[in-house]
Amino acid sequence: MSSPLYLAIDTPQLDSALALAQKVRHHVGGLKLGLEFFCANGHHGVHEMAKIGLPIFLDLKLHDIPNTVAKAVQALRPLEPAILTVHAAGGRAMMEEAKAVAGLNTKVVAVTVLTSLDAPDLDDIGVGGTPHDQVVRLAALARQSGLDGIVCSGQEVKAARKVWPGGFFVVPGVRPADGKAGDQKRIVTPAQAMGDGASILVVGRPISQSPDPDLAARAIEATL
Ligand SMILES: O=c1ccn([C@@H]2O[C@H](COP(=O)(O)O)[C@@H](O)[C@H]2O)c(=O)[nH]1
Repeated sequence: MSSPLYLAIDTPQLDSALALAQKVRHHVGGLKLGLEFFCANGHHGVHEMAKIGLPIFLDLKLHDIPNTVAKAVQALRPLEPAILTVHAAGGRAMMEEAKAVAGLNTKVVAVTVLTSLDAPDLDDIGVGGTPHDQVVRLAALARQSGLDGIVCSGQEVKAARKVWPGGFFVVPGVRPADGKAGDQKRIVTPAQAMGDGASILVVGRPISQSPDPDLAARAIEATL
């Protein structure tokens, strides 16, 4: 069975991204490419990373009017990503249209509440209630919109899985027990996230900034 651990590759440099992926490829289940990588390297960069032979997760967090997002998803179709993200806050029609035009082998998942936000941050942007309540609300909306799953923190994944038992749950904001949170505010350990129902874990800096990324990936895997 493939590892649930996906490595977040957050660099605009293709050569560094390839070198990092080569180091850890035997101990991760997939590669997550974000906006920074995609803006710098586009389709060519994704093709190069795909040559490593691991599933590609395109984390572009699309969020716009339905027509614009649908056209963007169509433009990404030739890349055949295993997973693609949109923002649940884009609403039902946007999510429905994104799913309708995505390739059959692409899971479209909705970002609910970024793991870098806490309750006061939600209050600042006019969202009342807790991250937990907002995640559960948006999980239900993503499900009704026909998506495959959501992105949420490990602090909410148990509750989200309860309302969507068959959903695909992507959990970033994961830190080993002694890991630095950095800009992440809702963190849990890899073992807790998996125990509470995550389908896959997204880990970036605890691996990419380690002096030995492969060792760091293996150490995380060993805790699962
Ligand atoms: O809510 C979210 C959604 C996406 N991310 C992405 O995951 C990684 C996490 O990187 P770390 O270095 O392990 O913090 C990063 O690419 C984010 O864009 C997230 O953190 N939270």
